[in-house]
Formats: sequence, structure tokens, C-alpha cells
Amino acid sequence: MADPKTGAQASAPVPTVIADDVHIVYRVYGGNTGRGSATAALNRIIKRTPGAGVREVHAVRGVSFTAYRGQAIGLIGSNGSGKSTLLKAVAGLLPTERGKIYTDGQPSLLGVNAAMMNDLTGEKNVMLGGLAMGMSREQIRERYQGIVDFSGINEKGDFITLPMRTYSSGMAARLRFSIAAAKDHDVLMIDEALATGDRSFQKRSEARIRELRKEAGTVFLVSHNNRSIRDTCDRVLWLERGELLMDGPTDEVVRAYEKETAR
Ligand SMILES: Nc1ncnc2c1ncn2[C@@H]1O[C@H](COP(=O)(O)OP(=O)(O)OP(=O)(O)O)[C@@H](O)[C@H]1O
Repeated sequence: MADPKTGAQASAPVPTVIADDVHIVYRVYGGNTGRGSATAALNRIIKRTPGAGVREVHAVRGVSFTAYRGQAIGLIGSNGSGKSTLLKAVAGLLPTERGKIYTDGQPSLLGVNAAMMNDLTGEKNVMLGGLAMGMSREQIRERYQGIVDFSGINEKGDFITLPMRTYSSGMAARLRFSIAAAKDHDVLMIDEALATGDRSFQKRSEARIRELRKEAGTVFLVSHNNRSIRDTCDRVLWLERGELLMDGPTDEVVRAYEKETAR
């Protein structure tokens, strides 16, 4: 039976990510520096005081949750509520100011900005992306055709042998998602990738996310598309101003969020 709050299966609730009172603060240097002379800067260094130009953005405030194997967890909330920041921290790309994040295995973050080499062909990027995710050359060769077919890049011609700079933003995002989805992940985090593809690609992606869950991974999905969240996730975290407002079954949380945003 599933736990009504977390959605975890009672038979084998294996934790994959534990966030314990996590705070994340960005420090922005150089904004609105005011007194900008070299002498003033030197004085600040000598006195070890932060400059007037250092601004702090407290993006995530005391967030705690435990994610379990087999769950697909949606992250929702208005613009700037801290969703991407939280995922980056879980991926180990941002340090926590306070609190701790424990993960089982290496989480992979797939964002629409994931690095690809624009001057290289799609083909070469599949190779590089696969290697960057820890696949062997042999594994990539085996899965190459599956990745290209899944992305749908070649549906309208032989685009995979053209440089990535010739792709539309949707095509590039589809290829990135397809490379990441070709591997079985302990923890896969997807930031808005589904919003970029067309509806038929979104459906394929959603089906693949369901498969990844079955293969015992945990999937996190950041999206402003409530339909994608409903179709893919069994649990949702709702963030607002960096705080976790609600954590529970998808239907309950999305309904509360829609009620709030409809006002
Ligand atoms: N590199 C950065 N430097 C400073 N502040 C940042 C940086 N990135 C994000 N922020 C700030 O952190 C807060 C949370 O941003 P974040 O991108 O995590 O929100 P989000 O919920 O993912 O937003 P969206 O739905 O618009 O993608 C915002 O106030 C934002 O301005």
C-alpha cells in the first residue's frame, strides 16, 4: 500500500534523496556597488567587510523532504520560488548555506541549458553527452539509434548529421532529453524539458519517465505545465518564496495550487 503523504510503497520504501532543513543563499557581487573606487575596495579587503555591492538572495528557506525509490516528484510554484535552485543543490551544483542533502547514487540534472557543443553535429553530441553521463562507448553505440529515434530529430530529414546550431530550441531540448533518458538513473532531475517539445514528444517523454520510475529510479520534474505534472508525477512539492508550502499526492497539491493561482 502507498503512504498517503509521500506516495512511497510500504513494501520497500528506499530513500534516495533526503533534504534536511536546506537553506540556499546566492551572493551577487558587483550589483549597485555605490562607492566604487579602488581605495574603497582595498579598504574593504583589509577590513574584511563585505562590500556594499554584495547582495544576498535567500532562494531556498528551510526545505525538508525525503524522496523514495520509484517515485516521480513534481516541483511546482510561481516564478522565482526556488524550484531550479533546489534541484541544482540536490545535484550537488550549489552549496547549502545551512542544512544537509543526502543522496543515494549520483543525481543527474537535465536542464534545458544542459551543455552541448553547438558547433558539433547532433551525432557527436550524442556521443559526448553519453560519455558525460558515464555510459561506455559500447553502450552509446548500442543505444545510438534508439536515442535518435526517440528524439524525432530525423523525422523531417537527416538533421542528426548537422551542427546543433542549426536546430530549433525545441529540437535541441528533445535531443538533450533523449540522451539523458537513454540511461537508467538513480535520481533523474528534469527542469522544464517537457515544456519545450511538441505534444507527441511530451507523450513519449512522459512514458519514458514512467519507465524510469519502474526501473527503480527517482524522477524529479520541474514544470509550469500542470498537465505534465498530473500525467507523470505521483507526488508534488509546492514551493513559494523558497519555502515548502505543501508536500503530498499530486491531485491534492495541484488542486490547492490551481485554487491559489486562479485568484
Ligand atoms: N545565479 C543567481 N544569482 C542570484 N540569484 C539567483 C540566481 N539564480 C536564481 N536566483 C534567485 O533565486 C530565486 C529562486 O530562483 P529559481 O530559478 O530557483 O526559481 P524557479 O522557481 O526555478 O523559477 P522559474 O519558475 O521562473 O524557473 C529567485 O529570486 C532568483 O532571482
